[in-house]
Parts: sequence; C-alpha cells; structure tokens
Amino acid sequence: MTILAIDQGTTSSRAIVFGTDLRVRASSQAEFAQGFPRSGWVEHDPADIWASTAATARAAIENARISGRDIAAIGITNQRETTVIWDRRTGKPIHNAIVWQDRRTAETCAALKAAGHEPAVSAATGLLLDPYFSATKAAWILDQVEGARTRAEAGELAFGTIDSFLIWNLTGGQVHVTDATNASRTMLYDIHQGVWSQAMCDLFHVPMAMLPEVRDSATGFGNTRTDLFGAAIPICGVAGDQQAAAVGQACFLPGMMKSTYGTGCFALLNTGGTPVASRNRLLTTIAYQLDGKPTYALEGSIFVAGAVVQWLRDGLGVIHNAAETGPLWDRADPGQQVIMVPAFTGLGAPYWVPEARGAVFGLTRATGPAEMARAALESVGHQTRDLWDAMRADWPEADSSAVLRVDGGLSANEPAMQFVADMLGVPVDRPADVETTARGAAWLAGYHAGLCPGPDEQAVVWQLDRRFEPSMPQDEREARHLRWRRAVDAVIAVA
Ligand SMILES: Nc1ncnc2c1ncn2[C@@H]1O[C@H](COP(=O)(O)OP(=O)(O)O)[C@@H](O)[C@H]1O
Ligand SMILES: O=P(O)(O)OC[C@H](O)CO
Repeated sequence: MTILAIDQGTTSSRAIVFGTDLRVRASSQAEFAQGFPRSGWVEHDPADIWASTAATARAAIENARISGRDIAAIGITNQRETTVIWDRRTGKPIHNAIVWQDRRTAETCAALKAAGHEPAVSAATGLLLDPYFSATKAAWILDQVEGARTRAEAGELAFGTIDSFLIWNLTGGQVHVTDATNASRTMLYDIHQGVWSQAMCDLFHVPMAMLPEVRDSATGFGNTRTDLFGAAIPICGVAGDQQAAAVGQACFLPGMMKSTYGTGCFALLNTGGTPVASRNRLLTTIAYQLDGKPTYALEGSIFVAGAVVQWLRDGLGVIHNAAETGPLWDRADPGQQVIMVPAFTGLGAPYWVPEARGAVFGLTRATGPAEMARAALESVGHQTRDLWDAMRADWPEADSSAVLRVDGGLSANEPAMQFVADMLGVPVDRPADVETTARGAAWLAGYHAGLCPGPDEQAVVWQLDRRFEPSMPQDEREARHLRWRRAVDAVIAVA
C-alpha cells in the first residue's frame, strides 16, 4: 500500500506518493499564478489551487504506476494563514484567497494594537497583531463583498485555511474541518483551551458560524469523492506546512528545532506539552496534536529567505538559476562585507515591522553580483541568528548542546548552511530526505491509518545527509552579527 501526500504551497502544488516506509515512490508538481492586484496585496485564485492540487495528485498516482485503490491514506499539508471564504451550497469562493504574505490589513492591525488589544490576542492565540494571520483577512472579505457578513452570520458561508478548502473539495462538500496546527494560525483559536475563541471572533468581527470543526493532526478527515481518484480514499493527516516539516524532521522531543528555507524561513522549536509565552516577539503555536494532546512550539517566521535568491534572478537578473549563488559566494570579495536586509514585505520575527522595506549597506565601486549574492545568502544566516537568540532567551532549555535541523530548497546551498552554523555557533544538520514537509504529512496519515510506527520509532529512521559545524571565531561571529543588527535598526528607522 502507499500514502499520498498533498503539499499545497505558496507558489506550487505538489503531490508525492510514499511507500509505507516513507520512501518517495513518485511525485508531481505544478506552479500556479500569483496575483498582485495592488502594492502589498497577494492573492491566489482558489480554482487554481484546487485544479493544480487535483491534477498533481492524479499525475503522482500515474507516475507511481498505481491506482487510487493502492492508496491507503492521504495526508495534506498546506501554506498556512491563507484565507478562503466559500458558499456552502455551491462550493464557490466569494473572493480570491488572500495569501499569508498580503499586507492589506496592516492598518486594521495597527489600530487594534494602538487600542491595546495585542496582549489579549497573544494570551489567547499565541500570535501577534500582524496582517500575516487569517482573522483580519477573513474580516476584510466579509466587509468588501456585498452581503457577505449577513450570509456568514446565517451560516451560509464557510471560512477555511487551504487545508479546509481542499478537504471540502476532496470530499465533495461533505466535510468542513481543519486541524489544530492550521487553526492555531488564524488568530481566532484559543491554543490553551483548544476551541475557537468567542472573544477573538468578536474582536475581529468573524462570525463563529463560518468556522470549521477543529480536529487532531492525525485522525479521520473524511473520504475523497470516488470519481476523483477511482476510490474513496480516507484523508488521515493534516498539518500546516511548517508544522509538517517539524514532524518530517522528527522534532518530537522538547528542545528539537528545525528551520525550513523555502520562499520564507520558518524555525520551530518544540517546547513539549506546555505553551511557552514569548517575551521576544516569537509566536507560540501548535506543532502537532495527537490523541487530543497538543504539542507546542515557539516559532520564528521570516518572510524572505529563498525569495531573495529569486529576486537576484528575476529582479536584478544577476543569476539565471538559484544554484549559481553557491559558486558566486566563493568568488565574492570577503573584505567587502556587504549587508543586505531583504525586508521586501516588511520584517517578520522578531521585529514585526510591516512597513519596513529592504536595503543594502556597504556598497563600493567594486561591489558586483558575487558580493550581492553573498550578502543575500548571508541575510538568511543573520535572520536565523535573530530567531535563535530570541528562542534561547524565551526558552533557556534550548542550550548550547542544541542542533538545528534544516530543509527546504535553499538548504541545498552549502555556503549558506555553513554560514547559518557560523552565525548560530551550533551544528546544522541537513537530512538525506529533503521532502520533509510532505513526509511529515505522509507520516501523520500513515500513523493514523496504522501503517507507520509511532513518534519514537519514527525519530530513529531520520537520516543525516551532512552536518555543518561552526568554524567562525566567536569574536568575528559577534562583530558581524552586530553590524547586521545595526543595519536592521537603520531599516526600521526609515520605515
Ligand atoms: N541551490 C540553491 N541556492 C539558493 N537558493 C536556492 C537553491 N535552490 C533553491 N533555492 C531557493 O529555494 C526556494 C525554493 O524552495 P522550496 O522549498 O521549493 O520553497 P517553497 O515551498 O516556499 O516554494 C526558492 O526561493 C529558491 O530561490
Ligand atoms: O508555502 P510555503 O512553503 O512558502 O510556506 C508558507 C508558510 O506556511 C506561511 O506561514
């Protein structure tokens, strides 16, 4: 038997067929259009999301030379926070999906912050008042689409993050659910009580009648329509993509930490069964929920990591593909120490300044593509160090014996990963299996279906590809990171 993992990401949809040993059997991937209707706005057409998901799932099944009847369980993992509202009767979305990167509700968040609401929001949801999360996005749609609020209150409309929207479509409109990890990104969910928060729904003007039922990350989420894949396949695992990566990296013990370098960078530190309230502007979130028990994490979210490499390619045109940044790093003049702060869509953790924009410091006439590429990659290491410092301050148990597990497209870049190790002063481990996000979703589904072993055994099969040991002298590490902090201060000062 096999397990199908659906990984619906920000720029592409992927489907991967795993054996029950969690080895990849076949996969398929399709990019879809990004909508930028105004500066700071980012939208997806939900029809594209659904069509690319269904098409890649079918293609992966075909590539594996199996049929839907050979799939014992489906696991879903998804871009988080992105918000869809649809009509329960027709299944039709009433607006494009508002993507996690979208900043259109920045003013709403600023006003709520100024009115003193942030402590209550953080206490209930573990999050900060930022446009990143779903609540203000949902309210924006209800305010803009005529009649939507009344219909939502009457229970005619459904709200969902992408997992909910996919499950709704996969089950033919039968099931309106989400899992605890996705719920914990909405800013409407009480992560301590494990229920939707009436106080948050009131504050953000989101009617409770439109919210999905919240379930464990490994449980039954309904069966697929038989006409989709030729069989009614049970959906047994769901988690937001960053949480699924933590699961795929087998970060099952308190103190274990992973960092995923895709478009952005998201670091999660497992803090066990007790939520840790951050004093350093990190997020408290649910890492996974098994058998009704949430495991919590501290999360640092950086909006631009791999995206800075895309900008070198598409914006500056100094590279043709991402992998060229490795050799360019080697050619860069190390004496120049150019600093790039890639705050293209504001600064995320631990600064949270939505108005900030990017800057490059230390340019000379001798600065060329190599120095720019190196500065871009170094920004990833500096940002990870910022998160690391915040995590150690919030949770001193994250001591010097710690290791950072990395994954995501940019983790293929050797000098960048070496620089992360140098900035943190701890080893950085890259696993042999880089499909960690999909693997996490597959494990959740396989675990519930009785096909995969429990967390302890699963942790043992995690395999190392390469360990990056820190080699930069301590005084150099601290001096270089101090210059970065000053550059960030300057970016914030002009925001
Ligand atoms: N060798 C590389 N060096 C630097 N960046 C890379 C490399 N390979 C991929 N990337 C970057 O990684 C990102 C893609 O990673 P991926 O995990 O697929 O992201 P996502 O799931 O967010 O789309 C891109 O932004 C790309 O620029
Ligand atoms: O789709 P990704 O990999 O860019 O991940 C997006 C995150 O889930 C946003 O919180």
